[in-house]
Amino acid sequence: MTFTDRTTIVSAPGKVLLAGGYLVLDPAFSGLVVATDARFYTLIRPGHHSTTTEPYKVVVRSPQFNNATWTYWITLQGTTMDFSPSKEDESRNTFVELALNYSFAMLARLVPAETLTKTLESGLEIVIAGNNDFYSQRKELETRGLDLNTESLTQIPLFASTHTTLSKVHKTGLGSSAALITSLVAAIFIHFDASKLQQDHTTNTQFLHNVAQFVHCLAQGKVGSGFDVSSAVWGSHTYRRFSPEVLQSVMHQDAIQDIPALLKIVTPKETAWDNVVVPFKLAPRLHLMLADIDAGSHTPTLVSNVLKWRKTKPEEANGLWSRLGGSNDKVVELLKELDQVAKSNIVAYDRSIQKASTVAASAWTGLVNQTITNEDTTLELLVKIHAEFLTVRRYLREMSKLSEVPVEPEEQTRLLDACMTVPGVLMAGVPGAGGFDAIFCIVLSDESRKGVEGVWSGFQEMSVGPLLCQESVEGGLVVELGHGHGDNKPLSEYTPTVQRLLQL
Ligand SMILES: Nc1ncnc2c1ncn2[C@@H]1O[C@H](COP(=O)(O)OP(=O)(O)OP(=O)(O)O)[C@@H](O)[C@H]1O
Ligand SMILES: C[C@@](O)(CCOP(=O)(O)O)CC(=O)O
Repeated sequence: MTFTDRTTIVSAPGKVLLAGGYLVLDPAFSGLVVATDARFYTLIRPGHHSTTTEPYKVVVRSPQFNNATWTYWITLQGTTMDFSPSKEDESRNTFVELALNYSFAMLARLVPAETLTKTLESGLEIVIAGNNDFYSQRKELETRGLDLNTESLTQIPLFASTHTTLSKVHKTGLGSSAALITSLVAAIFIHFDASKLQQDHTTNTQFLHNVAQFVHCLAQGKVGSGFDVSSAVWGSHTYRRFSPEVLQSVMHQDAIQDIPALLKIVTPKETAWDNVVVPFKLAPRLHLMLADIDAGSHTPTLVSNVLKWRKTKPEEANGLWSRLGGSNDKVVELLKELDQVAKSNIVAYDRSIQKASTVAASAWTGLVNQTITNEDTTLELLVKIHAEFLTVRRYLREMSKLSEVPVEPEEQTRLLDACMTVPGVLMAGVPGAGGFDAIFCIVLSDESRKGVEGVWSGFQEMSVGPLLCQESVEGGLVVELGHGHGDNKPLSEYTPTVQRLLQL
């Protein structure tokens, strides 16, 4: 057996909700979610358990958290499966536990018993690791005596220790739990050859999405909008949520008692899910930058307060919802138009982007007027996108004021405005639920990127921690290893990330 025989590695991206926070909870509105090239990885391989008799041992490890380990025991009983966490574990991991329990219970109904026993016979080892960007690296930088900047971050090795526990870690808002659950569920189904049981590729992917969405909702104890799991599966897109009623009947711990009923709900040809996913791609030369602010807001509190206000002042809120929804849609439409313009004449497009990247967005109108023919579509679109996104921000500040919830707090406004003075910054905003958690910028050149980094490192009011990731090029779920994906190659032929994962 070679090093990679019977090893599966699946990854799923992190996310940034650029537009549509709060609104996306309502199926009448949609949100723009961009997947990041920071990814979460699940590796599954045979364990070292010598006994081939039941119960089978499944060990899950998280090397970034002092090698936190959770052990589970599995016994097969016909089409059912008994699953129990080890009593000796210091702590439980609800997200991981629910993903395993439900995935294995479904597998017991979906795949032949021989496949299950053969795959489980020496137990399983599961390794979970997220790109460094998912967790604040402040402690690691401090340990190395490095300043908080991009240059220092590039010196940290892959999957660095967080120097803390899962319950205390400072997360950066990229959606670690959604990317984790999605990669874990998909890796299990792929490892047991059960990821192709639906009619075709599209329904297989929708099935994995439905299972991940269910597990994530159950672990979070509520049915959220689900855009994070959706982008972990499909990458960047405009997202319209599924009706929460689809999952209502299984949102309790007893759902494990009736797996056939659950399978009916997650199987696309039995239950029609009404989520709408329209793929999205940033136009060429537009790049996403992210920073985590070390002042953290508690997202569930922000959400519950905004929704409380919407309930008490429906007229006020609904008016704002439709104006903001309209503006969000307009931003998406204009960004798509820009991508089309790039496709139709990339040379002219590149020239205009180059021009725009040397001045601040507020001066772009002047550039349009200077063009000889007055018909530079790229510049005109940049001007419109910039203006429309400022409108989005104005509505978010109106929401903050009316609901008394700091969606775009004044400190963030000052930081975003400072970013917007840098030449070649198309937009700067608070992602998702907003608050003090994070900011994003869309920039047109490396020079603009450096300018923004300068603003961040010099900002005195708050500690702004740059992330290294940008928009994803790979999209959603990726099978990095396993089932015909380059098995048996020498270790040196794998990507550095896969090599590192195999050694964790
Ligand atoms: N590396 C990991 N190993 C094991 N479990 C993890 C890991 N990272 C995250 N988790 C699981 O995800 C949970 C965190 O989920 P939670 O919903 O609180 O965060 P989140 O909203 O996804 O955070 P963020 O968007 O900031 O990344 C942890 O309690 C743990 O169960
Ligand atoms: C406020 C909300 O719309 C977005 C929250 O996004 P984030 O976790 O802040 O990226 C909630 C949701 O969509 O589930």
